[in-house]
Amino acid sequence: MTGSYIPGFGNHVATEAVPGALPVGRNSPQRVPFGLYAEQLSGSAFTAPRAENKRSWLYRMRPAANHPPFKAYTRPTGLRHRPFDEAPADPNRLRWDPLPLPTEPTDFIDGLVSIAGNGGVGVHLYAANRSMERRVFFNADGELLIVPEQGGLRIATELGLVEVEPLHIAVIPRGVRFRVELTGDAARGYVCENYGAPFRLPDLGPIGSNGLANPRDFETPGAWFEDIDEPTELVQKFEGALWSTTIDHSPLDVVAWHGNLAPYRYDLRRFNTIGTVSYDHPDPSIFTVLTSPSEVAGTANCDFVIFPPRWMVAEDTFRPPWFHRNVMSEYMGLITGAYDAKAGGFTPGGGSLHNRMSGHGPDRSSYETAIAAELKPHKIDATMAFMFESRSVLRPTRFALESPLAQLDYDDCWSGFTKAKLPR
Ligand SMILES: O=C(O)Cc1cc(O)ccc1O
Ligand SMILES: [Fe+2]
Repeated sequence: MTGSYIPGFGNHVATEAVPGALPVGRNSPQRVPFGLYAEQLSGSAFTAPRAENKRSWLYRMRPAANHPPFKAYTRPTGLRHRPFDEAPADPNRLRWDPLPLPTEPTDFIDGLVSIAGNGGVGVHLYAANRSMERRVFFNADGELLIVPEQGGLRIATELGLVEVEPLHIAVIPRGVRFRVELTGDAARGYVCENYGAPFRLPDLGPIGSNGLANPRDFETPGAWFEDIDEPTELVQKFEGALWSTTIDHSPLDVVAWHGNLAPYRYDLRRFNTIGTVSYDHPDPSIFTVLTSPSEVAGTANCDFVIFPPRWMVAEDTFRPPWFHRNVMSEYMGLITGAYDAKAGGFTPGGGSLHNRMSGHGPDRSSYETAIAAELKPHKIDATMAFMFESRSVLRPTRFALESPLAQLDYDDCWSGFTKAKLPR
């Protein structure tokens, strides 16, 4: 079965999978239609300002409260949690090869491994070759931004079906229960776990009222449910640890809901990419899809930024990303194609980390190609890189530092530059 979707970002929606299931005119009537149970899911404090307030009312076949105690999850996990202090914060530029696909049966939960993080975000990878079977997950610690790189996912959530392929993203709010099914043999990708303010669209300033990721292109699922009376494992991530319990039914039994707290998906190919039509290369903030603001204006807990196909037309300009050092810390991944600052070594499924104030930019061969290029209009095509950019240092996990995926020779890509020659 495929899902139905409601267009628009962050809207208040009302949706029912069975006609008449959604109470009319009140949230909590004395008796809910069909004997459903009303439950409020709060994603913000009750008293958060209206513009920040997020909650949905769910009408379900059994209360979510109906479960035995959670016990510590016994399978090994590669997931780590803030403050990500198992290894020293590393000031080095780091880069990794893609995670290999698993050879043992591995689902989305067991296929997660953490790369880096700070107090505001966790950066994880997943590689799976199985759908989650008779188990459902939720994350009490943060919102999940899922960036598939390989393989489609059918994410069955309490609020509806979210289907994504590479070049889509999915966002699952904190606490929402979901099961990740693979639509092919294997799936791999990236996850940004956001402990901070929920992702929202960035302000557009002088760009005006249209552009970048347009609100209408975000899609929220319509109500969908399953009526399955079979034992189902419910796994949660809570303050960094996984916990598990078993209930006698599928918790994906929400028949109707209304509100503005819901998962959503977005096709990155819909991004309205804006860049220079004269000279110089704008700051990459021009490519921001979603932002999780901090309490400091313009200084994000996390920006999700993409580098989509685009025309390069700048005159008398070094067109690839320039050399720079940044107070913000940058984790980059590649969904498809090649990245214009890195001719080699950065492959789809791989990643790089350029932490606070570390010098980085084009590798030597990309630099030399760019200064020699004839500056005619050029289309950067068939590519999609992305960045999770955070105001706090992203501390690599021990796995990130010690895994054979780490490219120990990464610094070499910036060696051997010819020294500038000053006039005598
Ligand atoms: O490659 C990077 O590091 C990301 C990046 C891209 C860009 O176009 C300008 C600056 C920047 O940090
Ligand atoms: Fe950068």
